[in-house]
Amino acid sequence: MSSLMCTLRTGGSWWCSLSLPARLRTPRLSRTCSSRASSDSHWLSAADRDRLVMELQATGWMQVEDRDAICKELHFRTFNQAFGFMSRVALQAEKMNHHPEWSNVYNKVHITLTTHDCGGLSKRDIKMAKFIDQIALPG
Ligand SMILES: C[C@H](O)[C@H](O)[C@H]1CNC2=NC(N)=NC(=O)C2=N1
Repeated sequence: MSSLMCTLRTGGSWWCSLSLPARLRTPRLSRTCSSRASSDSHWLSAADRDRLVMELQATGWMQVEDRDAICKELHFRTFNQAFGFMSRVALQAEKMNHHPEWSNVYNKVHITLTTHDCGGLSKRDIKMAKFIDQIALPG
């Protein structure tokens, strides 16, 4: 959410600052991708990003405030089920060379996805989110 803050400075002049959501603050074209693990093929256009994130929001993913990232909390019946899920995601992360930021408390797993080399969401995050939904959602 953007917010405008103004302060009256000595001498009677106003100083205003506008804070924008992270994804608007880093114009896509100005972002640099390190050559290590990200190539242009992983880039998402703004339109594709918004469409794909909206689709993922339907299965419980949320946009992280102040970061170009998505997150989700998953609940399992037992710790063993949660840990087994994490093991499968870990193998997929190694296979994709794309790793989640995550934490586990008993039967709950909180996951955040973003592409560190690009400083924001890429196709890899979408692919990983869909994999996570595929193995975590019932049916
Ligand atoms: C050197 C290694 O290939 C890179 O650091 C990979 C590893 N896993 C990664 N995971 C995520 N989420 N973002 C990255 O940019 C990333 N880069």
